[in-house]
Parts: sequence; C-alpha cells; structure tokens
Amino acid sequence: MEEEKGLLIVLSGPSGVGKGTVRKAVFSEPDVQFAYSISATSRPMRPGEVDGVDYFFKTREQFERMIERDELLEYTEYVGNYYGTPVDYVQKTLAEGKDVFLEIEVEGAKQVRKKFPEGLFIFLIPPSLQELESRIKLRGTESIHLIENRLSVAKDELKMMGLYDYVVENDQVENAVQKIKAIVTAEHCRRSRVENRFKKILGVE
Ligand SMILES: Nc1nc2c(ncn2[C@@H]2O[C@H](COP(=O)(O)OP(=O)(O)O)[C@@H](O)[C@H]2O)c(=O)[nH]1
Ligand SMILES: Nc1ncnc2c1ncn2[C@@H]1O[C@H](COP(=O)(O)OP(=O)(O)O)[C@@H](O)[C@H]1O
Repeated sequence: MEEEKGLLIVLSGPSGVGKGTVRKAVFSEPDVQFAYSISATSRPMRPGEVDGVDYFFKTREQFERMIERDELLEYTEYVGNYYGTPVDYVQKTLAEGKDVFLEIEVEGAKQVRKKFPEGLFIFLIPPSLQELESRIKLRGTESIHLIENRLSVAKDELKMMGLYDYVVENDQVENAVQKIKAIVTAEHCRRSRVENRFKKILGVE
C-alpha cells in the first residue's frame, strides 16, 4: 500500500499584505495540526526572536553552503538577505503523513510550485492597494523611498495571483485564518474522494 502523505500548504502574497501576521494567527488556533517549516535566513535576529523557533539564523557564508549542498527546497534574496526552506524537514514530515505549512514570499513560492506541483498554494491579497500601502507604512521599518519601492514590487507580485489554487483576502486576520482552515479541510476531502474513486475503479485498496 502506498504511504500516506501530508499536504504541503504554501501561503504567499505581496510584501506587507500580512503573511507573517496571518501565519502566527493560524498557528495559535487550538485545532490546527500543521507542522510549521522554520526557514533559514541570513538576516540579523530581531529582539525577541529565538534561533530555531522564528528562523534558523545563518551567516551569509553558512547560507551559501546550504545552497551548494542542495539543502534548500527554495531560496531567494529578499531586501538584501537570504531566506530559504530546509528541504529535509519538509520531506520527512510529509512522509510521516503530516501537513507542512510554508509562509514564504512569491519568488520562493514559484520555485516550490515547480518542485511540488501537487502542493496547495494560497495567495493572500489586501482589500485594496491603499490598504496595502498603509500596512507597509504601519510596519514602520522602511523610509519613504523604500516604501514606494516596496509598493511597486508588491504591484508586480500581485500579478502572480493566477499561479495559485486559492486567493484569500486579508481584510480581518480572523477571517483570513478561518478561510485558510476551510480551504485545507475541503482540499483534504476532495483529494481523498478522488483517491478512493480511482482505487475503486482500479480495484486496489
Ligand atoms: N522565499 C522565502 N521567503 C521567506 C522564507 N521565510 C520567510 N520568507 C519571507 O521573507 C519576507 C521577510 O520576512 P521577515 O524578515 O521575517 O520580515 P517581515 O517582512 O517583517 O515579515 C516575508 O515576506 C516572508 O514571508 C523562506 O524560507 N523562503
Ligand atoms: N488584516 C489586517 N488588518 C490590518 N492590519 C494588518 C492585517 N494583517 C496584517 N496587518 C498589519 O500589516 C503589517 C504587515 O504585516 P506582515 O505580517 O508583516 O506582512 P508580510 O509578512 O506579508 O510582509 C503589520 O503591521 C501587520 O500588523
């Protein structure tokens, strides 16, 4: 019998849309059983962050060694720092039958789509461009010049929406969380129905 495999769930979307915020809210739900894939990054640790919990913090040299050794499912350079998904954890956890959740930017998600076309790709969108701009400003980490740059990058990123299986509007964090949970549940049902149908047709269990 074929081994049961978990679902690879990829949450992505433009910079500042609220990916990190929504992901944290998903994982604070008591009934959520997804395994979170902790990314590696070369960006400096922020106050309050913990190595091995928020990220695996690496030097640029260490990160480049991970790239050379093919230890990453995907990686990208974002605002001057590397970010990537360690492949071992993802493969091992999916093989155990658990769902794995990635929260990554759009370039990385594109790479994952090529390697894992059977993954579940969810794109988070803002209620409007004005709201996206105000969220980027609210974060307060960028200068005016950088904010304009971020916004124009975000507009390009929004065009990638068509590559995803589902689009979720992040109007209220709680709404986005409930929609994501409902999508995953529905996807599990759909996949097991399809699988059972073919097993019946082929006479295999
Ligand atoms: N491609 C890719 N992007 C990642 C990964 N981990 C985090 N990101 C994205 O990197 C961006 C920057 O993250 P971070 O430095 O934590 O800052 P934030 O902008 O405050 O969320 C966010 O868009 C994350 O979704 C990863 O493993 N791969
Ligand atoms: N639904 C929402 N309504 C209002 N503000 C939000 C919402 N989701 C996220 N934010 C705020 O928008 C800013 C960007 O969110 P963040 O999670 O850092 O985005 P991303 O990870 O996509 O770059 C943060 O200040 C966050 O508190």
